[in-house]
Amino acid sequence: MLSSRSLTQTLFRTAKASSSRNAVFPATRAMATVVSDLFKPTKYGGKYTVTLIPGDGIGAEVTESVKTIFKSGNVPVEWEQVDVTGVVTGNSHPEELFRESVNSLRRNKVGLKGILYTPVERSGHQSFNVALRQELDIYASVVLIKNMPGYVTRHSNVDMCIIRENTEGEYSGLEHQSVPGVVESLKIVTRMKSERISKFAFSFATANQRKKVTCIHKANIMKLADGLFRSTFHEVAKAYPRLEVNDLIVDNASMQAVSRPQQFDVLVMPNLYGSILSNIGAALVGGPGIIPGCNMGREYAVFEPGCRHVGLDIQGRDQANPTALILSATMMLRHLGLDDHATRISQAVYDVVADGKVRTKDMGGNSTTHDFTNAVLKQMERQ
Ligand SMILES: NC(=O)C1=CN([C@@H]2O[C@H](COP(=O)(O)OP(=O)(O)OC[C@H]3O[C@@H](n4cnc5c(N)ncnc54)[C@H](O)[C@@H]3O)[C@@H](O)[C@H]2O)C=CC1
Ligand SMILES: O=C(O)CCC(=O)C(=O)O
Repeated sequence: MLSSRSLTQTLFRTAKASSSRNAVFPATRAMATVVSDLFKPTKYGGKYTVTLIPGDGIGAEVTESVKTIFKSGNVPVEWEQVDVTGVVTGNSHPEELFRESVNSLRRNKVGLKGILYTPVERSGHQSFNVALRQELDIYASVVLIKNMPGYVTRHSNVDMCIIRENTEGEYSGLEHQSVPGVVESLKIVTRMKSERISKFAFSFATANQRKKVTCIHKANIMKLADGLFRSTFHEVAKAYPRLEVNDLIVDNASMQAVSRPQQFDVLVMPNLYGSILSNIGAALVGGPGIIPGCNMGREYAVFEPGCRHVGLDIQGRDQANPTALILSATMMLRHLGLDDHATRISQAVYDVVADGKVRTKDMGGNSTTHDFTNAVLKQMERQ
């Protein structure tokens, strides 16, 4: 099960420990069930207030699924919903709602998010997804790639965790046209951010009893940028002698991922490689509809589907697979210390998938988003 090994309640402590200089995470598994001092989510009247950003495309439908499940399971979470969108029409001013969503997250410290559309054609339109991660410095993206019991795909025994630097690299957004026909696009790699994401990966591996951490890079070509990422990784690795360590060039890693994914455990990498390998990983175990993820920083945590797909093509058709968002939401519950609720919901999702009678189109079935949600609710009642 996704929840059995990579427990997200350890993630915050990992983020905190990894950020502080010289922090070495304890060798034993750390089970911080409730986050501590610096990171206090708001709890009023016994409920947590969580910022909810449904996002574009299939966001509204999969969010409705999570809301229904939480309500029926009496989960003590109050949503503060902000309908920010990246779809710009006429005179709309999406920046105002974007600011509202950032302010809400600053207040509540925890969020659940769908994906915001970023038009490829519109120049000057900043990605709200990226801006949010940069503004809140939620620097570590964690994506869990694991087979779901009972759902047979090309590969079995896949269990890897992709840890991706979320705030710099190829996503710096620094591009300009020097002269017509010549564009420079800057990839930023800093020692500080390479060090903290490496520490996060090692801390995460230690806390979750993983065995190996692999650094993914392209240091044969980007000798300075990826060279710095790679050498910093190996420097940090010295503090974790119990873990096996190696590094791989991203092209080779992509090939290895599709031919022999079982060799991977925890992988750490710059931003763009993380996006590509998360998508490859998703395809290995069942697609973007089932992969959960989160973005962690020292102060904030935002949970969102690991592959970050908008799904505009199936918007409004009741076709989307809500599993990725539901499982991201259960990661959030663990982060809040609500483990019983998390286990009840995630177990119901696994049971429905394993049973195989109710599956959405992406998983080879013809059930709707509503059918799947109802099946999860029924399964929760049976437990
Ligand atoms: N286009 C955009 O605005 C954004 C793109 N991205 C990045 O670009 C990559 C590609 O994005 P797009 O081309 O927009 O992909 P997309 O949103 O078109 O998704 C690709 C395919 O997967 C299907 N799919 C995704 N989630 C699903 C679900 N839950 N249930 C059933 N089917 C599902 C979609 O219907 C679509 O056919 C993403 O992996 C992401 O990393 C990230 C954020 C925004
Ligand atoms: O296109 C975007 O808005 C952001 C892209 C993103 O989140 C990703 O590629 O992982």
